[in-house]
Amino acid sequence: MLVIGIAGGSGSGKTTVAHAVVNKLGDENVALISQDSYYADLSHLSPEQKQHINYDHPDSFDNHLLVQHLKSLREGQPIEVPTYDFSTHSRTNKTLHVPSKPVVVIEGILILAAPELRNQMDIKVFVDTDPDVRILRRVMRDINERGRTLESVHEQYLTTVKPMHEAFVEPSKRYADLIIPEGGQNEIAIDLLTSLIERYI
Ligand SMILES: Nc1ncnc2c1ncn2[C@@H]1O[C@H](COP(=O)(O)OP(=O)(O)O)[C@@H](O)[C@H]1O
Ligand SMILES: Nc1ccn([C@@H]2O[C@H](COP(=O)(O)O)[C@@H](O)[C@H]2O)c(=O)n1
Repeated sequence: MLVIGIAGGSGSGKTTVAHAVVNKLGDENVALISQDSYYADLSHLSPEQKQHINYDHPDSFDNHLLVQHLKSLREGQPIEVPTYDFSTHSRTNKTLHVPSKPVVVIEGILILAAPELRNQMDIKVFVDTDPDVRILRRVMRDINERGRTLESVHEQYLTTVKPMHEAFVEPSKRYADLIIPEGGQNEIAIDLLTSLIERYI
């Protein structure tokens, strides 16, 4: 099994690149896992408390479960991926059944910041997009898809997203084998990445 990690700041285009890879290689060959699905379960907290959590710190994720899941996939076992609801900041009671496939793509803001995850990866990618473009995309997406207000996106960006990006996400770029500028529209980089993966499958 080949494991590809796709990291990058929020709104950089990681998910778009990951979907482009799956589309080119076929979903019979590639399992796609988002680190967002492994946000720690905070159902014991009140809605008010959940709004003020730092979701951009490495400790916000249950990486232990993600590593266990990668090991299961490597052994040919299917996994049950948690599903996460951004509008309530909670895990739902549903899971997604993911069978083992020849290639696994994991995408997430902090997957290269965690050594236990990096050690599982064969190819490490960082999607590098300017902060102004990322925040504009995030504003649109968080309001349209994640149940947020402009004020909440503004406050969260300045209090946690930006400082954590600078402290943890950006420095993790040094671990990347491949840096993709501008993400999802970079056809040449996506073709190069898929050709590289095809050599292994
Ligand atoms: N190259 C692009 N041009 C315009 N919009 C884009 C581009 N890449 C991604 N987007 C949009 O920006 C938002 C964030 O992209 P996404 O791939 O989900 O980023 P990430 O997973 O890094 O947060 C989405 O709404 C997506 O449709
Ligand atoms: N309850 C939550 C959990 C996470 N976030 C934000 O999601 C961002 C990561 O997702 P991307 O798809 O943008 O990579 C991260 O920056 C968290 O701030 C949230 O807002 N609420």
